[in-house]
Amino acid sequence: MSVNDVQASLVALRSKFSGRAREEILFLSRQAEKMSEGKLTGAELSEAYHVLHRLAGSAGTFGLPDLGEAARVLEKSLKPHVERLAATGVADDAIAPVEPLFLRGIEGLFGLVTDQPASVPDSQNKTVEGVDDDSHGTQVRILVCHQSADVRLSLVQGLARYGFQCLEVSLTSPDLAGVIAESSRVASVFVVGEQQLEGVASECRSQNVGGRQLPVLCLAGHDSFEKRYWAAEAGAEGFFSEPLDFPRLADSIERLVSERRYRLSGRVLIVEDDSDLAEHYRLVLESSGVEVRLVSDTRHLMQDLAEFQPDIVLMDVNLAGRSGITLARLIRFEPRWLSLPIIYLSSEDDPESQLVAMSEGADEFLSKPITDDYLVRSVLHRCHRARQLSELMNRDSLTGLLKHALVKQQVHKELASCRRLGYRSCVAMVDLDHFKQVNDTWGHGCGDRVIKALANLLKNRLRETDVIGRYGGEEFVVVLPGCDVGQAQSVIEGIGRSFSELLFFGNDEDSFSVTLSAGIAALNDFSDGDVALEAADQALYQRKSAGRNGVSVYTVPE
Ligand SMILES: Nc1nc2c(ncn2[C@@H]2O[C@H](COP(=O)(O)OP(=O)(O)OP(=O)(O)O)[C@@H](O)[C@H]2O)c(=O)[nH]1
Repeated sequence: MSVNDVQASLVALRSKFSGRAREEILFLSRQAEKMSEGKLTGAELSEAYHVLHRLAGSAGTFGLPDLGEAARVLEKSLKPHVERLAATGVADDAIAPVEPLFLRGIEGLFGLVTDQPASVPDSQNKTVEGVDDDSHGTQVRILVCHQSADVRLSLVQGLARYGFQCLEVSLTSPDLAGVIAESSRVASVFVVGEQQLEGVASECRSQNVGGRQLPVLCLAGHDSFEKRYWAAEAGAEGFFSEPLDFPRLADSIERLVSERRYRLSGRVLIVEDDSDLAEHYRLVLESSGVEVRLVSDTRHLMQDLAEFQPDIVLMDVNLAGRSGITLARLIRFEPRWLSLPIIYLSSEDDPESQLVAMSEGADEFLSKPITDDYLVRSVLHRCHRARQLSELMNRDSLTGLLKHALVKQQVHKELASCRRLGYRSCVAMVDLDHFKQVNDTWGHGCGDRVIKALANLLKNRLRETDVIGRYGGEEFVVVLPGCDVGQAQSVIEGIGRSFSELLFFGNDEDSFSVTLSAGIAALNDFSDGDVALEAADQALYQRKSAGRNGVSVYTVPE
């Protein structure tokens, strides 16, 4: 949806809300009249209270904050009576007039439903634009800016081995600002010489919108504390000197890109019975790059959770006929959702009541009405935190790849899916050659850098739909959906070739390279994921015995 379409939809929702608010106030004024005549029943009083509660929570979001405030004051004046009625349980009898000024207050609400402006004001509309960052499968763009043509060439060639797409830019390009603006929409990182650092960093800073500033890595002629301090002060997010350590540079790029991706994206499940309000939240969040699913029927909540796998849930506390608090407790029945952050959306502003509600299974409270800007920022922040935590649990800390148990699960899942749907998929077991020698010769820290380099290469060269996991120390598993063994073999062989061309620095002077071996099995040949993994492992073993540095395919015995 284009920015203009989103804007038009938000304006349409606002004007729809104004119409609805007028109808609701008309309803309230009839109830208030009945009350002053002593004809209002307890059930009707409760209904009026809920209508006021809804108005108080939503009017601000639709650009009518005064209406929201006034409704909140009236809602609070009814609250003790509604609570007393709930305790005594008398719903059908007429109740005594509760507030002499109530009728006048309700009538005052009419004047607060002003005609809606033709566009959403800037302060409401200040959202962060979406970023199509995705380092795994989508190419990461490196903007190379350096005074030396030789260094530029070596950067472009060295980084291309990792699958990074390089674009040479010059500080004097008239379109530098345009390149930066355009690159903010894809996963991009600047690698610049020290002479270009200040100019590029300041241009990136001036174009920073909502935390989208492009990261800049500095490539200096030599290394010293003073030089590093100067680079940090100028705004660099990483420092490298010549001779360039490509594996370390690639690792920094990968880290920066994935951090940015987590910061600027998220998946939110919204449970809100006011469909206009839910639609408003959806439009605002989606236009900021957040994926949203609205739960239209709470009976399907668990199915929605399983299908959508959100980072967080935004849950209205008072839903028609159901309680958000009870739903939060119900979600926690399933152990897999115990750590899922649930955030209540409510017009409840009493901290004591908020605390009571939170003790029932949710993590936080967002008080309605919420401005668009606040909604986007708080949702992105919470999604980022949730992803960080889930990364810690599911991902290997050295490489950021899936841990052993999770990658095994993915093998089982893919096997079931390709057998059911009749397409071909493969699993590959990839292992570094003579890695013990690397550790013994260059030290464990250097060995770790080699492991990370292979992880980064796999992330950049494989498709987004491929699954990559660290299976053991220097052993990786890759699942390649939709690939036959021939295609899988040529992909892994290509990665093996690129990997063998990487130069690692054991110390300042000496460099070395490492090769890899791999075994591939066609998942469709097996009915069990573990057996498929064993077959890939056997093929790997064959490759090791046949001299390493290559890929073998498992052949099913006749
Ligand atoms: N640096 C580092 N080394 C690790 C890590 N995990 C395992 N290793 C080392 O990886 C080495 C694996 O050695 P071996 O299983 O003998 O295999 P290899 O030397 O690669 O020999 P081949 O596989 O037969 O080519 C051992 O020295 C482990 O200590 C890690 O996280 N970091």
